[in-house]
Amino acid sequence: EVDPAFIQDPQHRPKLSIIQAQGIPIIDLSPITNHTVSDPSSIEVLVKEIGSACKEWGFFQVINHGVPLTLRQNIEKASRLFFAQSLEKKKKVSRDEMSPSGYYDTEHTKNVRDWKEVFDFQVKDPTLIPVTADENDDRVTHWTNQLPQYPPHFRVIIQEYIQEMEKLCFKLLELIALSLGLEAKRFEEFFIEDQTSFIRLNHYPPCPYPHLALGVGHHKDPGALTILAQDEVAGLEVRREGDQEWIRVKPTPDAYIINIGDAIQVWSNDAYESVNHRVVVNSEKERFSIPFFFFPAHDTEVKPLDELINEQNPSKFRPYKWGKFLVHRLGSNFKKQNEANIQIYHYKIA
Ligand SMILES: O=C(O)CCC(=O)C(=O)O
Ligand SMILES: [Fe+2]
Repeated sequence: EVDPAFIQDPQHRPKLSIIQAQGIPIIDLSPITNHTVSDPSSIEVLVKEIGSACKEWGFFQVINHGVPLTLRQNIEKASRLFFAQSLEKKKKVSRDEMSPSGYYDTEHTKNVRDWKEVFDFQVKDPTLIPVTADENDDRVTHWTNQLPQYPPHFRVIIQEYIQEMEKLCFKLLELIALSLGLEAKRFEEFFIEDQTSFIRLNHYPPCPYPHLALGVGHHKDPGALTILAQDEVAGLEVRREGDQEWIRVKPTPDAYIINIGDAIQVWSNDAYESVNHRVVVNSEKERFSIPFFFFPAHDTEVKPLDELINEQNPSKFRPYKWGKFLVHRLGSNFKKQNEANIQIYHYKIA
């Protein structure tokens, strides 16, 4: 029996034939990670590559990124061990509306249930966050992490990996800033003292009706950057500019998939766009992925940067407080709602 909560509207159901196309660009980060190569001209070339990838796709993969492979293998193994436990064990660290980090298997994207189970872990423990999405409510609360008993050393494994993700995010933000003609460290202030970033372990079990359901429904990531580790089972699809086709991202061993989120779109005043993506499931193989969501501090005011607006190119967005946006968004993850959830186009200046 097909559970109707998972069924996508007909226009969102995936075609199971895969489009073989020139995929998202693969970018070699050795000019910034290998100190014997770092001459200024190779960095300039790299900045140009990043700029074009952000403009044309909003997505790219990186190799020679400097993240030790063992740390990735450790977290991938821990993720498999965690999800292989009984539902009862996993539910001991269930997240809820009050403490949204932990285990969850009923997330909704665009009000349809996703065919997946997740475990979320905040980078900052505690993470400061507004109590409500109401702009007039100044109260701040905090989220704390839940730690499963199993597998052993879970905290250390996650924390070692998170440190590397943060380092890579700061490097990528520098390259993105340079590609927009900004000072390299222009974005740092939004993250350096505080942030709301988190890491997610995703498990997509085999699905008996992959033509009707999705692992994650189409969406754009709301923050600054996402660094995704996907395993060898493909499923991530990116909406291509122009013809709007869904393009499958072919797994590249030890590469990371990077995509820019809504906050960069707003900061860049639409120079770069946050791109729609989704996850297709299949009836035979389970799939694991690990996104790291790089999110600014809750009190960050997100608005087009002064350097990027002028009379010819006025600001395209009204400012919004990141934490309020996030809390508003979160409400819609927990239940099917009648209204569509908040998106950055709601802040667009017509
Ligand atoms: O699992 C994936 O490949 C991507 C997941 C994703 O887009 C998300 O969790 O935001
Ligand atoms: Fe995503």
